[in-house]
Amino acid sequence: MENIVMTETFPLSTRRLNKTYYSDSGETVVALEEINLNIETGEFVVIVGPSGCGKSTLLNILAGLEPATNGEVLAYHQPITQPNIERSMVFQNYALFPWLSVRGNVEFGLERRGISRQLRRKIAENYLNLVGLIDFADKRIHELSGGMKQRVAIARAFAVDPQVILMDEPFGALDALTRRFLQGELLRIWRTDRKTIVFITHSVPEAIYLATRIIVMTARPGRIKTQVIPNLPHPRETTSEAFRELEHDLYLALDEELARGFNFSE
Ligand SMILES: Nc1ncnc2c1ncn2[C@@H]1O[C@H](COP(=O)(O)OP(=O)(O)OP(=O)(O)O)[C@@H](O)[C@H]1O
Repeated sequence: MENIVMTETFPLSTRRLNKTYYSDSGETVVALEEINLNIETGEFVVIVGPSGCGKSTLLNILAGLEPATNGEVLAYHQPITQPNIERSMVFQNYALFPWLSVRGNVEFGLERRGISRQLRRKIAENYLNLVGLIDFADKRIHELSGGMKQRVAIARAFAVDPQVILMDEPFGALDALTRRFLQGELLRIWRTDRKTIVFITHSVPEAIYLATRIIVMTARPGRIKTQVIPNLPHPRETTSEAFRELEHDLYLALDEELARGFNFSE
């Protein structure tokens, strides 16, 4: 009888990923070192780490927006060499198309997928409903608040039905109330669609509130310091003892890295 070897396929994985920047002035910045990651389908992975530790660099490499210096970066075993519609990005500054309506923004990627006009409209309306913006479908982007713009960006990212959604501090520019509201919205949509999400934040409570796995990075050069799987059911009660304990542990880990980052004698 033949031996059947099952190899797991991950929507995203990296092997010994390193990234070094060489500036024009001859300075070398090692941004990422030995990043080994396997991200499974349906995970909500949140990355936290000190400023400048390489979080955005890692996300950009996973998106195919910039190359790794060494190592492998794979999507379902295939090397990631350029951006792909299967990996939607959501940025802090929304990055919407100002010349298109709200609906036009959400439909944009669907057109690239070759979906008919009628179906595009239906899909866009479904996601605009999900983010509570159906009544704003024909508005222009400049007519929206920051929170509404980010809801359009979320609808646009989910609507194309990508394999993965990469989010770089998507709620970083929003006020605390809007941020809290959108965290809940995002969780609700993620639970419905079960997309694989990789999400960067500076906020420890946000990480605990959202993640199925939290990756803590070291100060530069960014390595994976530790990974935590919050054993708390959604929706997470931010005032619960378990939440507070995890928050405390994560702050300790991050404080250690902040102190290391500021120790220039190292
Ligand atoms: N294009 C570039 N050229 C040279 N150095 C760069 C470039 N992009 C990033 N870096 C450096 O690489 C390191 C990692 O940057 P990155 O933006 O990925 O960090 P980050 O963790 O996302 O930071 P923050 O939390 O402050 O947004 C930083 O030291 C940064 O200065």
